[in-house]
Amino acid sequence: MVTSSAPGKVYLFGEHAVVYGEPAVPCAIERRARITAERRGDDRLRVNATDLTLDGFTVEYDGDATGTPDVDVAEPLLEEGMGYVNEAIEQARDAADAPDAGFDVTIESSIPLGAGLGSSAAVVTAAIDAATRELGVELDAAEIADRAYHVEYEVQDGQASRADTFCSAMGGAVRVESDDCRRIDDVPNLPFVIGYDGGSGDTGALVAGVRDLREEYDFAADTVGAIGDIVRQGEQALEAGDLEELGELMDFNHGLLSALGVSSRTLDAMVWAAREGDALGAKLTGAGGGGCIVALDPDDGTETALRYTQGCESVFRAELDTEGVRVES
Ligand SMILES: Nc1ncnc2c1ncn2[C@@H]1O[C@H](COP(=O)(O)OP(=O)(O)OP(=O)(O)O)[C@@H](O)[C@H]1O
Ligand SMILES: C[C@@](O)(CCO)CC(=O)[O-]
Ligand SMILES: [Mg+2]
Repeated sequence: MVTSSAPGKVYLFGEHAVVYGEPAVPCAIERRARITAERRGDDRLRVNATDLTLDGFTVEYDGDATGTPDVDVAEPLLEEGMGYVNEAIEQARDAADAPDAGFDVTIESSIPLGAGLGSSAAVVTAAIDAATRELGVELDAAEIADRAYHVEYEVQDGQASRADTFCSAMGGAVRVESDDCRRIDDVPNLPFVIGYDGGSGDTGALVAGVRDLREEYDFAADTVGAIGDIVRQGEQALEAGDLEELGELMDFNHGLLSALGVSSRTLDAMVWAAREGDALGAKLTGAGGGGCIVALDPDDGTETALRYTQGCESVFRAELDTEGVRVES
């Protein structure tokens, strides 16, 4: 039996645009998904994911090696919920050359689902690590990142960047531009405050919405390009440790994401509350549609403002997590 964990993330800049080859800077945060994988005597996969509810079901998933579900839940719903874990286990079987390996998998996570904090990437990354180790194979973080990317790519219908999965596998602040993925060293202390509206967005649908806009209007394509410019400027501000400029660029980045249609009423309300609470800057994080915003604020103002904001369900600070995927003792 092996337990591995991997962190979630916030985007300082660049989500969505990164899907079209612009750079992005996600940062791992100290909230993790923990996956325990135990080899079974047969080729079946049983997943116990108590955080995941589908229309009121708590999912206990029973599938054989080909992933055929054996529970009384409509298959599309189950696919949606279990696709990431299923594909991650497929990657582990492939890496260990053990196509018939069965597992009991347990998922525990402190990352809200579908809320822009990279829960899918953390679950996939930790699952690949735990299941391969259980099969006696140790992959390096770069290979786990690569395999996890292919899982997100498959499950999100061919629309995914390497950003979330690379960040979760490596930890720290990273820079991803197409296939070029690297860690950023010597980042200043980033005082992240997160506001969560309790909701979620559909990553696949939101990415598809931006793709359609980009194809329809040149100015939407230009907006995606402008997000890339913000990221390049933001990298210089990060290197200089200039938190004021980082904040200003985050505000700008939120405006452009909003123009691309991926914000929401509560995300906008939380962003404005953070600004009124004297945050250095604030933006939605991840796919959007609902879920979380991230603000930069070394003082209490943003937390206080968000606590009084209608639609904001919880507020918490997040520290940069310099560790990526790891085996738990
Ligand atoms: N604790 C968990 N247990 C089981 N599955 C999980 C868990 N957390 C996440 N998942 C899987 O990840 C999916 C959510 O991924 P999605 O990409 O939509 O959101 P996210 O990764 O949290 O946000 P974003 O991609 O915007 O950062 C869930 O529907 C589920 O399939
Ligand atoms: C919206 C997106 O850019 C980030 C989701 O966390 C999608 C992706 O990069 O795969
Ligand atoms: Mg995701």
